[in-house]
Amino acid sequence: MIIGVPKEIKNNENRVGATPAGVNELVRNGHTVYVQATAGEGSGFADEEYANAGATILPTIAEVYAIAEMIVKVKEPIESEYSLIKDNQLLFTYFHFASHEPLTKAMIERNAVCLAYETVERPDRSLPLLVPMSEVAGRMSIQEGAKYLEKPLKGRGILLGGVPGVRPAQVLILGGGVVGTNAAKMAAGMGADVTILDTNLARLRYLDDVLPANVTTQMSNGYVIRELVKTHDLIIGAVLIPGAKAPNLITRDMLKTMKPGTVLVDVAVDQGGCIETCKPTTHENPTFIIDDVVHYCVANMPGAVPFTSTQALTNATLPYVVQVANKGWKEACANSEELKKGLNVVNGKVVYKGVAEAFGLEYTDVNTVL
Ligand SMILES: NC(=O)C1=CN([C@@H]2O[C@H](COP(=O)(O)OP(=O)(O)OC[C@H]3O[C@@H](n4cnc5c(N)ncnc54)[C@H](O)[C@@H]3O)[C@@H](O)[C@H]2O)C=CC1
Ligand SMILES: CC(=O)C(=O)O
Ligand SMILES: [Mg+2]
Repeated sequence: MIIGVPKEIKNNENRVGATPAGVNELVRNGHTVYVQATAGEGSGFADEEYANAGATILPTIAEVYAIAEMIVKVKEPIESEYSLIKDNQLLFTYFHFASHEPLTKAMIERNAVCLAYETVERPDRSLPLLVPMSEVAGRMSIQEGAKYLEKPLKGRGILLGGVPGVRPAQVLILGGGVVGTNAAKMAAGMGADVTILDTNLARLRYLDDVLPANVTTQMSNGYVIRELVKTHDLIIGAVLIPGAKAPNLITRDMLKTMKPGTVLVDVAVDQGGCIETCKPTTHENPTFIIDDVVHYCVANMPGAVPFTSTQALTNATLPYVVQVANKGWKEACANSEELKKGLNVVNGKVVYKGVAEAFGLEYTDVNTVL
């Protein structure tokens, strides 16, 4: 198969869809790989390393899209890329369709085949291609939250871990999945007083077993959230309903009940966010303030730590990319329930229920396109 790796063009997105090691693995499987010049620069990989691994370097993004049967990247295509997508071209990347109607419509119109990292799903319901970036974003959410709690950045001016004689900050985490657990570990390690909520009691039991004593677990419901937001300094949004728009757990009216300088980090913003007032922001301009509450809603958090994220991402994606390249998307998806769940939009049809429901579009059973 002919595979193309373009340079990411989303704001401050420094990751890249494949490392030189990943390219080499594809080449050793008999595939041809084209990498856009400087695509790996932000992640610490020079063009020369890709060339030594067996890739051909192309100067422009248009040339990469024009030649490739499969595009392997990180983030969803942005508007300037839409017209580069060819009829029937396979795109393997994060899409987060349910939060982005124009993207969904554009991919339908381009007749693309969209295999979404975030909905590839194992039989145990885990999301193997989301996990590594959720680990990064979960850990980062506390680093960013601690920073924006500083007074010059409009936060409350509270130190996460406190000091002897002064109480630490209170951290509230909505959702105890991968993002939430990694956030809890970091916040607890820094000495904060942490509360983590989930609707899954079995998950809360597990978290209670593995997390340290400065983390309290609590069942998630509207009543509890409304009370807890009044006292917590840093609130992390980390819920997920796979493939669907995130539920609004913190509503606009609750902001007035929070302490001035409270920081909200809505990691779930890529699925539409779980805080009503959250709108996607960029690394260039990551925060905005409503009712004295700082909102951090960067939709590609791991893009800021590309040395870590690119390697973590391709550690997880490469085996799937190789499968798809070796068999072609139809056979690979027909033979793998995991990969089949990754199909969202195929040749003009929406084949993922959560996406069709989000926009009232017609849903087509994925098996009919295989
Ligand atoms: N902004 C960014 O850069 C990034 C965003 N993400 C996003 O973070 C979100 C979370 O991802 P993961 O932790 O991997 O998902 P996950 O599936 O591991 O965890 C989600 C958790 O939310 C819980 N949940 C669902 N409804 C809830 C409710 N009403 N109250 C409390 N908990 C509830 C679930 O039971 C589950 O434990 C996703 O939207 C993901 O796309 C992930 C990586 C980077
Ligand atoms: C998961 C995701 O959206 C990201 O890593 O950017
Ligand atoms: Mg607490």
